[in-house]
Amino acid sequence: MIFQATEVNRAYASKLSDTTEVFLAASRQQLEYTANILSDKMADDVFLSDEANRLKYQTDSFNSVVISDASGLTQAASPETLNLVGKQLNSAGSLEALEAKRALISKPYISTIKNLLIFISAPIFDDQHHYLGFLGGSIYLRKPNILSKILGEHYYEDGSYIYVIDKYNQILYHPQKERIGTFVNNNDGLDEIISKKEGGLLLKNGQGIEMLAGYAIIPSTDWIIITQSPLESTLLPLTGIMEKVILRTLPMTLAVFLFIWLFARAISRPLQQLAERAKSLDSPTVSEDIEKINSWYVESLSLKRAMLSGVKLIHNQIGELRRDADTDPLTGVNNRRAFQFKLKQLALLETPFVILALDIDYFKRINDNYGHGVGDDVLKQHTQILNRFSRDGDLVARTGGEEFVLLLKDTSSADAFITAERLRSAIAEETFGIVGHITASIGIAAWSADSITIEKTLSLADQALYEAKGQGRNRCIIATPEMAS
Ligand SMILES: Nc1nc2c(ncn2[C@@H]2O[C@H](COP(=O)(O)OP(=O)(O)OP(=O)(O)O)[C@@H](O)[C@H]2O)c(=O)[nH]1
Repeated sequence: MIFQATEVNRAYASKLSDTTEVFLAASRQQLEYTANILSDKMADDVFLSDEANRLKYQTDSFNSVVISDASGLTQAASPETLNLVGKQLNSAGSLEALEAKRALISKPYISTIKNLLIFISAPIFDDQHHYLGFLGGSIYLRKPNILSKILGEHYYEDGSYIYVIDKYNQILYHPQKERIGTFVNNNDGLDEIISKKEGGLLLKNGQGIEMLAGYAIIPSTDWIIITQSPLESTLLPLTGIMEKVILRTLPMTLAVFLFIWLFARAISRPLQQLAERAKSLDSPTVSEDIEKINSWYVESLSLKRAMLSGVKLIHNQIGELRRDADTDPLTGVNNRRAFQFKLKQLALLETPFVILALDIDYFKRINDNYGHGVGDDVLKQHTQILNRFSRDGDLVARTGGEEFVLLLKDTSSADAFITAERLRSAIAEETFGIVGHITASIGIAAWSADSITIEKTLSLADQALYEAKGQGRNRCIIATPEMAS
């Protein structure tokens, strides 16, 4: 738009320059033609007066016309109201014409009768080329004149205007009449305008308003015609266009944003849910929770699958670690840790139980006599017997080297004693390879919610076992209250 407006102004300035040039050329021709006619009529006052009037009124080119003799004495003038006939002309234009004796267009100057004008003149010569005087037409710059007719009848509503300066920056035409005759200053584009013959540019005028200016020189006078329009008014339609564009595209823009937002949410949703689940990978339900997530696009599906297999791996490893942590590696039964955990569980549930604390008699001798490997085999075989005596809910544990525990749930001390005796007999009857027969001693202690603490029960079972050892081994002893003390 800026380029276009500047270009329009340039083309318009160029057109006006051509028009003004044509006018000036026509005016000069008119004057020169009449000056020729006057060469043998300088003594005919009536003829001179008629010619002055004809020039003044026939074409409207000049505000006034004068005919002077070679000494500067006015021979005829139009309009006659000027009262110049017979008077000596001493204005700048007249003196210049008298001195130059050739066709001239003067600089603007203030005339004898206080008009700011330019003076266009043609010399009058006789047949022998003797200088007889001049014929001149004035254009009153501050009054309605031919220039204002050519340049002035244009639109100014949007702040656009045209002005004309001469090569000395003096204003010859301006829509504000008071500025005619003054000099242009504070105009940052003027240097460029003066240095080129035609063009367009963005400049700040004297009031600091940004203007898009086009300019063109009038070759015969070096006057410059400048047409300019405010940048703001040029861009005003753009604001309207932008508003329309924004208003028209707003619903679409909003719809697009809404779609992007919903789409982004739909994309991020499964990722967020997966991230949330990743925080609780140890949860027993994590696999089912991950399965439920709607991974609707391929990348999130891959992520979901990767997480599921990761969770499976972790859970398997956790299970294995748990089993390892709770199991005695030699015999495969529970270790002391698992045994104690079971005790706590039963206590929490207030489930009564009986502990059979069992210790193989003289086990050291087996190791000593047959070696450690045989001792291990005995331990394993012995464990199998214990397992046979363990019902659902009961627990077999290896609590030390050759020490074991059989925990009997919901059992009375009497029943537990019977079981212990049968167990002891089973061990005694079993043949343990090259070792042959072995025996074991068993201490028995019962726990119920309303009785002693678990620690005390364990201690009593140990006491009873100690007692069984003390009484000669290969026997079962039920703990008595006295043992507690
Ligand atoms: N082979 C084998 N021996 C073990 C293991 N753990 C402990 N022992 C042995 O078991 C023996 C236990 O000996 P003691 O505590 O003196 O008991 P004991 O010889 O059975 O005598 P009493 O219990 O008094 O009848 C020690 O020699 C330990 O080295 C094991 O895992 N394998």
